[in-house]
Amino acid sequence: MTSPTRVLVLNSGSSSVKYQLLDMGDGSRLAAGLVERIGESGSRLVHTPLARGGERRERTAPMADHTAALGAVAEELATDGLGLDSPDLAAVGHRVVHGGLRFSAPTVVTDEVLAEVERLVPVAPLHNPANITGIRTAMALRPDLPQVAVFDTAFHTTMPEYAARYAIDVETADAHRIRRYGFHGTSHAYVSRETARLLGKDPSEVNVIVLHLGNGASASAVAGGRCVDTSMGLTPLEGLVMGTRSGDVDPAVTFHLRRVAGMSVDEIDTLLNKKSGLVGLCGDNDMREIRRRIDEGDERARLAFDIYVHRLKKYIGAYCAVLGRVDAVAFTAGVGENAAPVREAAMAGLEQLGLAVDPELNAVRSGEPRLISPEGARVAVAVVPTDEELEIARQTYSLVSN
Ligand SMILES: Nc1ncnc2c1ncn2[C@@H]1O[C@H](COP(=O)(O)OP(=O)(O)O)[C@@H](O)[C@H]1O
Ligand SMILES: CC(=O)OP(=O)(O)O
Ligand SMILES: [Mg+2]
Repeated sequence: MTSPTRVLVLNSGSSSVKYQLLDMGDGSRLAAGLVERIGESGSRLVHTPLARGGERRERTAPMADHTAALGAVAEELATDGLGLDSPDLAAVGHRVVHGGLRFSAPTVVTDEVLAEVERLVPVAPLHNPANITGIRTAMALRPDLPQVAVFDTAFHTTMPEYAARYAIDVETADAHRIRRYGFHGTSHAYVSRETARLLGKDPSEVNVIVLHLGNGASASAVAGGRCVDTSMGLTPLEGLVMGTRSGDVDPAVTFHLRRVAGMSVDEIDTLLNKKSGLVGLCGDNDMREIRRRIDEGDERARLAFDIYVHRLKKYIGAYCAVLGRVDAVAFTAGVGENAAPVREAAMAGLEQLGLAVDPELNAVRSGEPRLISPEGARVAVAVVPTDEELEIARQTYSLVSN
């Protein structure tokens, strides 16, 4: 009998689940889908069977939690004869956002691993609980199958101590494991490698700044394939301006909100994580909507955009300094891949750093990795679509097939 080669990947977010079924034997994608607005009114599942040219299917039944959503995903897969009971499945790969210091590589989930992921819930409250539900649901359906955790933090464990430590009292920091962990690592790893490939180079030869701009957003400095700095910290709140998160603020803002504005710690947490960023600045977190409003002359949308881009520029400048020599800047994720005006504005005025975009190349819409810098530019500027699911499947399969 040949060994099973299929991997189901679950990428559970705070209110969504993205999933893909891949065959690592022949590299084919058999199914892909997304459940959105879990726990809100109007939950929606979109399922696309890719193997036999099947039709895209949609469900709009309410899904109260991740358990309900994953049940619906399992049903859709079963409808195509691709259910979790299939003997062709080699493993389920799970995105786990926070792995703390302990996990620097993909790991087969045991009770003990789950307990550690659970312990880290306070530092990834929007993400780790959803990841745990995904793992438990898949385990209940297929207790015999390896469940593999692929951690967002893993790629960043190579950061030097001087980039990972906050300048706070060492004993206090160590007692509470307070340090910069970084997130979106699976994407930063994949995109930095794909960028090297686009340049026709080995990852060990190039220094890349990766800008992962999705709903959550982070930047990283990758030197010769290793992460040397990243913008997220103890939690995914630090760094860039995001859809609903503030990114960097003076920590004293929180004391002020507590002491002077009389807010509770939970209220401040919600404010900074869910009511800030683009949504807090202008009421919208979708870059498409913000661009539409700007085109209509909306001043609040314009200011939100300018704040977003200003922060992005500061990190680009900082990582040019951190890396010394930069070979490429790569834009990725929903905003990075699709929003040409963000790319243009982020690169504007950075000619001294060797950075520029060619307006015609920047306007091209494509799902392929591509250069957008002018011909002969000193630094390549690229759009490199991320594929966290493929990267999770690769890491999962390489662990269980060895
Ligand atoms: N065509 C587009 N133009 C501009 N922005 C877009 C476009 N498509 C998606 N986006 C942005 O991408 C975001 C989602 O990015 P994504 O990487 O899917 O995020 P996440 O994985 O965090 O849910 C949306 O909120 C929106 O701001
Ligand atoms: C870690 C993180 O911010 O993830 P996401 O962008 O999926 O919210
Ligand atoms: Mg994402």
